Amino acid sequence: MYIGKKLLLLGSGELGKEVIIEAQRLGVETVAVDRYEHAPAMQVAHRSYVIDMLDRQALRDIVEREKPDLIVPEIEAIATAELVKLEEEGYRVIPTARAAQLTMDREGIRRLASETLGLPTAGYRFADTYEQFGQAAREMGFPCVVKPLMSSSGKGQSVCRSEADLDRSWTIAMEGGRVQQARVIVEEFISFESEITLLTVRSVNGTLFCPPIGHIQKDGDYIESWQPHEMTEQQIAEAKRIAGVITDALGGTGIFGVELFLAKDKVYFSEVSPRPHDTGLVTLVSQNLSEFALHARAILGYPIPEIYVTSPGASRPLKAVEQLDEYRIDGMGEALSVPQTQIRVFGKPVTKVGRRMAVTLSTADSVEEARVRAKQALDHLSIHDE
Ligand SMILES: Nc1ncnc2c1ncn2[C@@H]1O[C@H](COP(=O)(O)OP(=O)(O)OP(=O)(O)O)[C@@H](O)[C@H]1O
Ligand SMILES: NCC(=O)N[C@@H]1O[C@H](COP(=O)([O-])[O-])[C@@H](O)[C@H]1O
Ligand SMILES: [Mg+2]
Repeated sequence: MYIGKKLLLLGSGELGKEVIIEAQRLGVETVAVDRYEHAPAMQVAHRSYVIDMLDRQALRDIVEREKPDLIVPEIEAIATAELVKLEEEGYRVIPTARAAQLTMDREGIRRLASETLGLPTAGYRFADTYEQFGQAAREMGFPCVVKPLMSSSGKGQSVCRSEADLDRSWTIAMEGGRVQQARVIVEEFISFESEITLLTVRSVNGTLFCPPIGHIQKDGDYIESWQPHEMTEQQIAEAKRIAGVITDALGGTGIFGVELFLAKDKVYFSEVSPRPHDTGLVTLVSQNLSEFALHARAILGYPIPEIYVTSPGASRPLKAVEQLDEYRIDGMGEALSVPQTQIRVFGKPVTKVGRRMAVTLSTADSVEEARVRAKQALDHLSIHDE
C-alpha cells in the first residue's frame, strides 16, 4: 500500500473540501473533522470524525488516534490551547499553533498587528460590559464597528451609528459570538474606497504574493470577489509590506488571507486568516494554482515556482435565505450556459439563513466582464424546499 503523509483537517467546510482535493492529488491521506456530519470536506476525505472542536479532550483523542503528519485548521473555532500543547509534543500545526491561537481571537491578532508590529489599523477599544462598551463607542466616535472577539463571516457584527444604536449593537454582539463571552472590539469606522485580500504564501522557496483580490462585503460577509483588483504601485508596495510583516510574525508555512482596506492615501491592516480565504475562491478559475493548491504545496514543503493570473475572474456566493432541512438548487443549467462559468456546490446537508451553499466562478477578458458573468450565473440559481 502506498504510504504518504497524513493530513488532519479541523473544520470541513467549502474551503477545506478544496484543500483535501488538492492534498489527495499530491498523494496525501486525508482525515476531515467538523462539528456536524456530512460536512463538505468529509464528502471527499478518506475518513472523518464529528466532534466539538472546542473540546480539548475530544480534539486530543482524535489527534492521538490518527497521529497525523499535519494538523490543518480550517476554521477559527478550535481548542487552540490544545493545539499549542500538541505542537510542543511534536505535532505539526499549520501554519503554527500560535498563529491559530492569535487569529482565533480578534484581540490577539489586533494587538500583535498594531501594538507589537506597528501596522496601520483602525482605532480600537475592547469592552467587557455594556457600560464599558458605551464608553468605548463614544471614544471611537460614531459610526463605529462592533464585533464579538470570537466570530467570523460577520456573525455578531454591526455598525453602531449613534447612541441610539448602542443597545442594538450590544445585543447583536452578545447573540452572534461563538463562545459565551461578553468581550467585544469596538473599531473606528474606516471609509475605505475598496478592500482586498492579499493572499500570501509562505513556502520552502520563500514568501510569495498572489495578485490582489478585490471584494464587497455585506453584513460582514463576502458577496462578490474578483481578481486582479486595480491598485496603484504605492498601494501594492504597502500592501505587500504589511502582508510580509504580519505573516513573518505568524510564521510556519501555508497560505494566509491578509485583509486590507484601501483608503485614499492609506492602506489599513484589518485581519488575517492563516488558511485559505473565502474571497479567494475566485482563484479556482483565475490563477495557475488556486489558493487551495498553493496551501497544499506549501504545507507539504513542495516548491512554488510562480503564481500568476491566467485570466481575470470573479466569484459570487449563493446564500440561503431560509432554513431548510432538505433543499435543492434550481437553475444550474441556465447558470452554466453563461460563458466561461463554473459552479461549485458545496453539498452542505442543510441550509440556514445567510449560509453559503455554492459559488459561481467566471472568467473573461476583463474583470468587469467576469463580474457580470458571475452575477448572471448567480441570478439563475435559487434554493428550494425539496
Ligand atoms: N473598522 C471597519 N471599518 C469599516 N468597515 C469594516 C471595519 N471592520 C470591518 N468592516 C467591514 O466588515 C467586513 C467584515 O469584517 P471582519 O473581516 O472583521 O469580520 P469577520 O467576521 O472576521 O469576517 P470573515 O471571518 O469573513 O473574514 C470587512 O471586510 C469590512 O467590509
Ligand atoms: N469566512 C470564513 C469562511 O468562509 N469559512 C468557511 O466556511 C465554512 C463554515 O461554513 P458554515 O458556517 O456554513 O458551516 C468553514 O468551514 C470554511 O470553509
Ligand atoms: Mg474578514
